[in-house]
Amino acid sequence: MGAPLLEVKDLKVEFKRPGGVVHAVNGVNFTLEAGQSLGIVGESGSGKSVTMLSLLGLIGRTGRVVGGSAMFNGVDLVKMAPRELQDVRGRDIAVIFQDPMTSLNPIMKIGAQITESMRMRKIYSAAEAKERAIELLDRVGIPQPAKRLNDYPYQFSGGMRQRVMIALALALKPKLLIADEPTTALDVTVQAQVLDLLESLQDETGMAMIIITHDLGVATNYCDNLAVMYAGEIVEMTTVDRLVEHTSHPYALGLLNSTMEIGHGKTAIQPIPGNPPSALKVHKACPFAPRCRFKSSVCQERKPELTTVEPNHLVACFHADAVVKAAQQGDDAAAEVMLNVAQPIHA
Ligand SMILES: Nc1ncnc2c1ncn2[C@@H]1O[C@H](COP(=O)(O)OP(=O)(O)OP(=O)(O)O)[C@@H](O)[C@H]1O
Repeated sequence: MGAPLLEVKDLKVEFKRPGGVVHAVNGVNFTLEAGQSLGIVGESGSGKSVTMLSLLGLIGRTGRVVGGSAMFNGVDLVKMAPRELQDVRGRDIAVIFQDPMTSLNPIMKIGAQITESMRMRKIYSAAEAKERAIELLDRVGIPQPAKRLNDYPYQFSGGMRQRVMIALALALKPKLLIADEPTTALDVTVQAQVLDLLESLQDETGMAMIIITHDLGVATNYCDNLAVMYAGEIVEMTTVDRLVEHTSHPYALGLLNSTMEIGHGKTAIQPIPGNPPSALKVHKACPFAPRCRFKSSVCQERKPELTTVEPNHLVACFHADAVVKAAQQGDDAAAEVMLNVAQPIHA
C-alpha cells in the first residue's frame, strides 16, 4: 500500500496569551487514507479544531505549531510557506465551518463566489466555470440553480447556505474535505439532510473527509474511523464498530455512555463527572485521571502513550483491558471490576 493521504505525527500547537501559554494540541498522531472518513470527537476545548486548522495555517497570529509534521500528498503542510499553503487550501484541501458566513462573502453573489476560485486558477473559462457552478448548486440540492447564482448569501436559509458552502468547497474537486461542526447550527432534520449529502458526495468523488464534531452520534453514523480527543491529545482511535464494541479508554466510554442511542448501558444518559483540565497546564500524568473511575496510582505518576492494542486500534490508557471488560459487562459491573484492578491513590 502507498503512503497515506495525510499522516500527522507528534503535532503540537500553542497559543501565547497574556496569562501564559495555551497548550492546545499536545502531540497528535493519526493517518488518513484516500477516500476514508475520520471523525474527531471530544468535549469543547479538547483541541479538535485547532488540530485541523493548524494544518491549514488558520490559527492566527498568536498560534504556533511548535512541533511535529503533517505529510499531505508528499509535502509537509507544517513547513509550507503561507502562500503555498493557501494554494493547497481550496484546491486539494477544502474546509467547511459551522457558520457558513465565515466562508461566504455577504456582499458577493454566490455565483461569483463559486466561480472565483475556478477562474483564479485558470482551470475553467468563464463560461465553463458558470456551467460548473450551476452543476454544483444543483448537486447540493439548491432548486433553480441557474437563477440562484445571482442571489446573495442572506437570501438563503441556514440549511441552504450550508449547501452553498459545500458547493463552494467542492468547486476544485478537493482530495480532502474538513468539516468543522458542519451541522451544529442547524435543526435536526436539516442536519441529517446535510450529512447525508456530504456522505453521498464523498462516495461520488472519492475524496477523504474529516468531520470534527462533539456529537458522537454524528461521528458514528457518518465516519469509518474515530479519533477521540481529550486535553489536546488523541486518547483512542479505531474503526467506529471497534470503538463501540471494544471501548478501551475511560473517556471514550464516558462519551459513549453519555450518548443515549449508542451508549453501552443503552438505558439512560450518564454524564461524565468533572471538567476538562486547563489548557494552560502541561501534563506529566494522565490528564483524564482526576475524572476517571478506573484510575490507579500509576495514572497520577506517568502519562500513558498512545499504543497499538490491535491492528488499527490505538489507546492511551494503563487500564485499557479493564475498561473493555467493564464496558462489555455493562456499567453496573464496572465498579466491581475496578475494585480488582485499581491500586489505592496516594493524593
Ligand atoms: N485563538 C486562540 N487563542 C488562544 N487559545 C485558543 C485559540 N483558539 C483555541 N484556543 C484554545 O485551544 C484549545 C483547543 O481549542 P479548540 O477550538 O481546538 O477545541 P475544540 O475541541 O475544537 O472545541 P470546540 O468544540 O468548542 O470548538 C482550547 O483551550 C481553546 O481555548
